[in-house]
Amino acid sequence: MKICCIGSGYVGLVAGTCLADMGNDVICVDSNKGKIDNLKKGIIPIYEPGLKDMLERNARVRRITFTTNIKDGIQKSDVIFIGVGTPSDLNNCADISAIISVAESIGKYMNGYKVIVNKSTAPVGTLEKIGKVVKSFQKKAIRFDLASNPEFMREGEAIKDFTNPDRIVIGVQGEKAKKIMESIYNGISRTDKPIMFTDIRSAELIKYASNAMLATRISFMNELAQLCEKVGGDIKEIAKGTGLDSRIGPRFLQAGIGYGGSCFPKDVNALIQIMNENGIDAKILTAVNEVNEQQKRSLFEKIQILVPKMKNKKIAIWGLAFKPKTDDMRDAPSITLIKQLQEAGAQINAFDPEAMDNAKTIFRGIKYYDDPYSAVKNCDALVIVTEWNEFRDLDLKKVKRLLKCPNIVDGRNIYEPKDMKELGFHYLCVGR
Ligand SMILES: NC(=O)C1=CN([C@@H]2O[C@H](COP(=O)(O)OP(=O)(O)OC[C@H]3O[C@@H](n4cnc5c(N)ncnc54)[C@H](O)[C@@H]3O)[C@@H](O)[C@H]2O)C=CC1
Ligand SMILES: O=C(O)[C@H]1O[C@H](OP(=O)(O)OP(=O)(O)OC[C@H]2O[C@@H](n3ccc(=O)[nH]c3=O)[C@H](O)[C@@H]2O)[C@H](O)[C@@H](O)[C@@H]1O
Repeated sequence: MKICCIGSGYVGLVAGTCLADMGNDVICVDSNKGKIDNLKKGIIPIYEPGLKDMLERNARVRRITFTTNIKDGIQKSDVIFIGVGTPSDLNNCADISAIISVAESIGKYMNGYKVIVNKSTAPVGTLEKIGKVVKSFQKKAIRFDLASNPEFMREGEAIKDFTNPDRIVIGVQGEKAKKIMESIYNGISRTDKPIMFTDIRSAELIKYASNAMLATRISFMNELAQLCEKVGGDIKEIAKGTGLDSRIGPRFLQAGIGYGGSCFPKDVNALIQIMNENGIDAKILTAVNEVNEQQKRSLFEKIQILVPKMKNKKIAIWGLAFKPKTDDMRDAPSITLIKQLQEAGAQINAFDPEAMDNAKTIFRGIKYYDDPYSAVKNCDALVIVTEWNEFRDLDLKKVKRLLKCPNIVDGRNIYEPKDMKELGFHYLCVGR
């Protein structure tokens, strides 16, 4: 199949690379010339495990190519995937202007039947808008079909999630487009996990429902963690004990410093706005949001317990990315925390295995270190913000020797409070 992926960010690039690996001819289009120039040279703009190898393998045989020329991408393809960004606008609604601009180009340049597939997360009704825009920009009437194919990949696990998904959801009308979509995903849909074909509006809503449900679980556990801190009980045991109920399941029950990233915060907000626009008071999701904001700020309050006068104190931060195995800093809880610490006059020493280059474009006045030990030297406290695996097995005796004061605030519950006490740390974590 000849496929064009418009938008070569996390979703477009990973999807395009996997689709090429599955044997399709893929053209990745992006309006960012620097990104495309780099991709042509094999320089990948994001850190995503496994992506570089897979991309190189397919680029070598030209099963995947890169261009800024959207006309060329559209005209040479039978199926067009849209994977451009849909960031929050000033009212916290999803800004779909990039999708609309792509739809205009598709209408202008299409030269034969195409299936136009939206993969970007966008409000219910967006696919219909895409259809109208495409039609209105066509010079002569050319048939096309539309599909909504929301993406559920997680950063850090994106290749695995794309090639071995829990489900593939496709909202589509018409047998021809359905067959084409089926043939694209044939290689990865399995009898136990078939493609779920549904109506277009349901597909659009399944995406928001999924992210909002996961965010709700996290906020619920974070609120329970606050209760544990008042009345006792260990939130990790509570997550385990409730997660053992097969109706609940164990995943996405980890209390911490609040969810971040480019999607949960924006998608929860967008769904609240969609509900409001339709006269529904989004009580649950408004609370999910509020608990998350509170949780992001709570780490600073814990640091203050151990370091009451913050001015000119040195605080080490391990982990800046919004979660491990990514260099993505979008809406990372570290941003809220570092802002609070800097406002209180603290100096920050930071280490993250992958996100420091991106962090440098966000923060001012931070010192970055090449390894976790150098970052803690002479610091008044160490704060764990992202649970990179390498932080779990470090020499904590060495960490204690290097710190000026043996204070650790663990926002991700990676250590056992009992062990930390035995090692002589003043250790605060979340809900334990
Ligand atoms: N990041 C993730 O893991 C996931 C993201 N999504 C959704 O997928 C969509 C894309 O997200 P990301 O890939 O993270 O965004 P991104 O910001 O990494 O990539 C978007 C790309 O689109 C390009 N672009 C913007 N306007 C364009 C235009 N008119 N023509 C051509 N290229 C254009 C940008 O230059 C950028 O490279 C969003 O709606 C997001 O909510 C869904 C699932 C997972
Ligand atoms: O729409 C999207 O962009 C994607 O959003 C999330 O993926 P992602 O943002 O990459 O990362 P997650 O692993 O879901 O983590 C999101 C945030 O929740 C936090 N989290 C996660 C799990 C948990 O138990 N507790 C918790 O605090 C993480 O630390 C992180 O800040 C979803 O998991 C994907 O299915 C979806 O495709």
